[in-house]
Amino acid sequence: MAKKIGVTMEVGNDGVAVITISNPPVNSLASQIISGLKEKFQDANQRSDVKAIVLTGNGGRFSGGFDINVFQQVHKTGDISLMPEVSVDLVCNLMEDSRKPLVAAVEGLALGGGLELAMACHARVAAPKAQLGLPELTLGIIPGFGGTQRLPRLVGLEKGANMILLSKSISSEEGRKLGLIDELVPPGDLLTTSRKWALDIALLSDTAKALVHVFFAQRATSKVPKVTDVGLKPRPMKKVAVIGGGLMGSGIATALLLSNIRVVLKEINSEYLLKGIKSVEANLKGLVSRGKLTQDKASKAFSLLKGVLDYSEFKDVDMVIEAVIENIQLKQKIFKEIEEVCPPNCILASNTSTIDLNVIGEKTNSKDRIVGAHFFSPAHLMTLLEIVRTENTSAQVILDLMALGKAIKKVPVVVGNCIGFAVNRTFFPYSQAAHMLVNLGVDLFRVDSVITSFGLPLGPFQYISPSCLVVLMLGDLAGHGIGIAVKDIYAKAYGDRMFSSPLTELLLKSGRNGKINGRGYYIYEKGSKPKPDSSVLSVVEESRKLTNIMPGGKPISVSDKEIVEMILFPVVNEACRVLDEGVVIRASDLDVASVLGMSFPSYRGGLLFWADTVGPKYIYERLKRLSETYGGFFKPSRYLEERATKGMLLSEPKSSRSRL
Ligand SMILES: C[C@H](O)CC(=O)SCCNC(=O)CCNC(=O)[C@H](O)C(C)(C)COP(=O)(O)OP(=O)(O)OC[C@H]1O[C@@H](n2cnc3c(N)ncnc32)[C@H](O)[C@@H]1OP(=O)(O)O
Repeated sequence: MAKKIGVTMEVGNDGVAVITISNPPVNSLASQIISGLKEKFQDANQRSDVKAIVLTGNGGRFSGGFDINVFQQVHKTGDISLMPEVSVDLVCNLMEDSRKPLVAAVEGLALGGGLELAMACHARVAAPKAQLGLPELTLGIIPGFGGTQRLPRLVGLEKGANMILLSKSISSEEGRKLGLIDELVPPGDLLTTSRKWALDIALLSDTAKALVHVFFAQRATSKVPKVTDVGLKPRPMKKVAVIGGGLMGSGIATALLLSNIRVVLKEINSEYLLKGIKSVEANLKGLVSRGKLTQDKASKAFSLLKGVLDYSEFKDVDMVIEAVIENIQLKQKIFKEIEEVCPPNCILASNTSTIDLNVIGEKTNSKDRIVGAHFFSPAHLMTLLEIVRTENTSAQVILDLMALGKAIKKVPVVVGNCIGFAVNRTFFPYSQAAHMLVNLGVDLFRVDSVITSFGLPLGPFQYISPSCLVVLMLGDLAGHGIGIAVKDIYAKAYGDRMFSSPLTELLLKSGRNGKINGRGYYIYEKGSKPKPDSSVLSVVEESRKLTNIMPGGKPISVSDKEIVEMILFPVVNEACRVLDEGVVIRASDLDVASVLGMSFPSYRGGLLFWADTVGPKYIYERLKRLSETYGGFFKPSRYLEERATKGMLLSEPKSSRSRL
C-alpha cells in the first residue's frame, strides 16, 4: 500500500482545527510536509470558524524532524536550492505570530525540526515516554528552526545547551519537570486535552481566571464591615516600639524602618539588644546587596532605630508590637507593664501565633487596645499580615493596624482569634497528612515532588511555615525541634483530628535537625541544592513499625493525584471549619492568606478558589471514603458536607442560596 504522505486539517464543532502531519514511519518534515503545514496554518489563521489550533503527528509519532534524505540529495548533487527556506516563514510568521492559540499534541517522539515545531507552539501536551531532543549535531548541522533559542528559554540555558551540544534527548516526563511540556496525559486523552488547552488559551484560561480572582480578592481584604465603613479615620503611626529583637522582632522592626517609621527596639540585656540591632542591619544590608534598596535609604532607615533596655522611650509611642518567645506568663507581664507606661491610646499588639490574645491581655484593663499583629517570617519580606481581633478589640485599633500594614507594604487580612488564627490553623493538617502518607508506605521524596509539581515551592518534608510559629510544618528548613514544641498546643485545641507521627522525634534522635545541622530528610551542603538522603529511609521504616498503619503491613499504592488529594483535601476541610466559625470575613480572604502566607500557587487562585474548581461534592466524597479507610483525620467537616449536599460552592457566603 502506498504511504499516505501529507498534512491534513479537520475543524471540530468546538472551533479547534487539528492539523496532522502524515509521513510514515516517523513523520519526517519532507518538503511537501513543510509546504502542507504552511498552507494549513495560513488557512486556519484566516478561517473565522477556527478559534484555536492543535498540531499533531499521525501514527503515534509527532515528528522525527527534517527529512534527512534531503541532506543526502544535497550532498550528492551539490544543489543547495533543494533546502527549503522555511524556518522564519513557517515557524515564526505563521506559527509563533498566529493570533490563534496553537498547542502541540506530542506522542512517541519529537526530534530535531519536530521538537522545534512543537516549541513554536504556545503550549505542549504530551503522552508519557515520548522522546524529545535536538540531535542535529550528530548530523553535523545546528538546529535550524529556532531550537537553539527556544529550548534554553523553556528548560534553562544549562540544560538546553547540554541537550543540544550532547544531542541528548529526554523523556516527556523529564520535559514536564523542566517546563518543556505543559501537561502529561495518557495517549487516549492527548487530543482532547490539547483541544482544551487550545481553547483555554483562546478563551479565558483557568490561570487567568485564578489570577484575576487573586487580584480582586487582595483588594477585598481592605473592606472590613463595621471597621472601614463607619467613617473612622486611621491615626498616624510615627513611632512604634518592638519588644524582642529575635528573628521576628528584628524583621518587624526592619519592615517599619523601611517605611520611615521610628522604631524603639527593646531587649532584656545588652547582648540580646546588640544581636537584634545587628539582625536589623543585616536585613537592610541584604536588601542593598540584592539591589532592592539604595545604600542611602538603608542608612536613613537604620538611623530611625533606637535600641533600649527599659521603657523610658515608650511614653510617646503610637503602638507596641510584642515579639518575645511564646510564653504566656512572660507575655501577660509585658502587657501589664506596657499598659502602665504607654500613652492611653497606644495600640498594644502581639505577634503571637499560638497564644490566645484574651489570655495575653487578661491582666490588663485595656482589652479594646489589644490586637494580634501576626507577621510571617522573614517579616521584612513576606507580605501577609494577619490582624487578629478579639471580641473586645476596637474598630479604631483594627483600622489603625490595617493602615500601618499598608504603609509598610503588607497585605493585612483581618481574622478572628483561635489557635493558629486563619493560616496556621488551616494548614496544620498539611504536614500531618504528608506524615500519614509516609507511614502508610509512600516514598517521602515522591510526596515532596508531587506537591512541588502541584505548584507549592517546596514539599512538606522540606517546607517551613513562614509564620514565626512553625506549627506542625516539620520540614527540614524549620529545624525539627521547633515543631515538636508547639505540637501540644494544637493537640489540645484540635486533638480529635490530628495524626500523631513519631517520625519527627525519630529524625531528631538520629541526629538530624534539618537545615540547621545540614541533615534532615535531605542533605544540605553550601552552594548546592538539597539532596534526598536515602539513609533516612531506615528512620522512616522505624516510624512505620511504630505506627503500624499500613493495611496488611503492605505499603499502599497511590497515584500522584491521590497524593495531592490526601494532603490538600484535609487542608480544605479545615478551611471549611475556619469559614464556618467566621474566623475570616470572606472565603477570598483565605485565598489571599494561603497565597501570601503559605505560597499556595496564585495561578490556582488560592486554596478555596481551587477547591471550588475541584468541586465540594468531589472533595466531600473523597474525604468520606478516606475517613472510612484511614480514620477520623479525613472526616469531612459539617460545613463541607452541607455545601456538598446542597450543591453550593465553599466560597459562597452563608446567606446565599444554593445554585442548584
Ligand atoms: C531543521 C532541523 O533543525 C534539522 C533537523 O530536523 S535534522 C533531523 C533531526 N532528526 C534526527 O536526527 C532523527 C533521526 N532519526 C532517528 O534518530 C531515528 O530514526 C528515530 C529515533 C526517529 C526512529 O528510530 P527507530 O524507531 O529505531 O527507526 P529507524 O529505523 O531509525 O527509522 C525508521 C525509518 O525512518 C527513517 N527516518 C528516521 N528519521 C528520519 C528523518 N529525520 N528523515 C528522514 N527519514 C528518517 C529512517 O531512515 C528509517 O527509514 P527506513 O525504514 O526506510 O530504513
